Amino acid sequence: MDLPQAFIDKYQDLLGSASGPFLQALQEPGQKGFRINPLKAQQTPRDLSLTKKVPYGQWGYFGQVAGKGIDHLTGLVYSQEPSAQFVGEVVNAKPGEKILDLAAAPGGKSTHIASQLNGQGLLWTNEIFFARAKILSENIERFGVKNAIVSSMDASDLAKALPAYFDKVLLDAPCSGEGMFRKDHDAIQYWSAYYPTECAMRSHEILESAVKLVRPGGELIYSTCTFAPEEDEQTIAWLVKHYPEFTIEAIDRPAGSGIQAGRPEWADGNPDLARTARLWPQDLPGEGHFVARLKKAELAEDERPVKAPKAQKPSKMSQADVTLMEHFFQESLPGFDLDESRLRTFGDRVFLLPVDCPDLSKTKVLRAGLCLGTLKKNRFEPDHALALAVNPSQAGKQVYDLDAHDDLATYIHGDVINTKDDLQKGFVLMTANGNGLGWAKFVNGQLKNFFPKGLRY
Ligand SMILES: C[S@@+](CC[C@H](N)C(=O)[O-])C[C@H]1O[C@@H](n2cnc3c(N)ncnc32)[C@H](O)[C@@H]1O
Repeated sequence: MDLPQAFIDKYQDLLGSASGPFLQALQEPGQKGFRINPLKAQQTPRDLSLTKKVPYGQWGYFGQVAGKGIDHLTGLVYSQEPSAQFVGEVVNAKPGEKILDLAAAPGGKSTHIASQLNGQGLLWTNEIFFARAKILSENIERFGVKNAIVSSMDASDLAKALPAYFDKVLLDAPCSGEGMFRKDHDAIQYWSAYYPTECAMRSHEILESAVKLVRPGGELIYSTCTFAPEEDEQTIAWLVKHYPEFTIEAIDRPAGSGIQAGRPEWADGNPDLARTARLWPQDLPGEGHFVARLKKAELAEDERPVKAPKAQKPSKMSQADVTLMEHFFQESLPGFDLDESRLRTFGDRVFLLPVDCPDLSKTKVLRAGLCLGTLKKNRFEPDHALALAVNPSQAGKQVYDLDAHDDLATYIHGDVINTKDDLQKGFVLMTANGNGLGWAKFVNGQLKNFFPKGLRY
């Protein structure tokens, strides 16, 4: 790999004798990783081995996920290089918290946060570019997340809609991507000596909104996949100077993980910058990241408490539509707890809103909780998202084990399956490796295929 001379000079200057191993590491192949999804009923992958664990976090392993493999299609794994997995560990979401992932596509950190929340609380995951937000939404769907709102908004609009709303806000900033050089050689083409400064200015702009979104006493987590001090320590130095209500908190760096402290001398010398974390590719098996954790001061007693935002109202659905849905759930998902007070329609699609769903009227949302399905004329058709979010035990007898019947390839291809199984007329949950993969409709000895056309092969 040909690194720009200005890049080499810069890091020789910053790192001195340590620059040799750093520049050498960038020439070596990186290690792939993935995380297991604890939201799934069955958590042993079919094709991936769980022998080599990433040294931090509960769910991370080394190995390469096959994009069309069953572990990926059922949402049992999320491909994420090891150093990126540390960011979620620093977020450390607790079930019940309200978390915002501000720059979230394609969803590596968001799916990690969803694992930590374990269905309780709210994950608001946002991506400014709509095309990328759609990919984020698909990944949230495959992961089987029920309590996420996916939006595509500018950070300043989000700050107007939900001021001081979140317990924790993650900004995994769009950056100069020096930590991507090994994985993505195009990242080198974008790079110039001035590029980190440009990216830092964009980070400052997004942070001006991010600080408003954190509740008093809440946390802001800032991360990049670049080594550039302009975007890392210097940006955090800028932040605490302009927003003194934020203090830099220590990050626990597990012994033996190879994670290093941030470098105060590369910014304004503020010793608290040593509380940030740097992941260097010469010190650990990963591409490289920077992470900082900041706490916003609590409000003083005489300060006015922030007004609680309005809650999202459910939709008033017609009795006929509710009956259609109830019929589907009784027949095909009898074990699913359908809380009718949280149903919200968007056109003909019905969503089960997260328990803590704020008013969505000033937001641009692609997914509001779990998409249950679509109301068609005189019938309810379950959504693919529902198949990925349920535990197969909730489907009672309306389950078809594709492995046991040796029908997996037929189903993924989109073909009809003939069966003599004792199934009731109606929708059947199709499972692979113990987890939901999609729907089929059983009529006259045939399972009609509802696997999404875009996923078939
Ligand atoms: C480092 S990536 C996020 C990766 C993601 N957190 C993950 O783990 O999969 C940064 C994201 O910021 C988005 N972005 C670019 N410009 C932005 C802006 N001005 N405001 C907010 N997000 C922006 C990019 O499109 C990109 O998806």
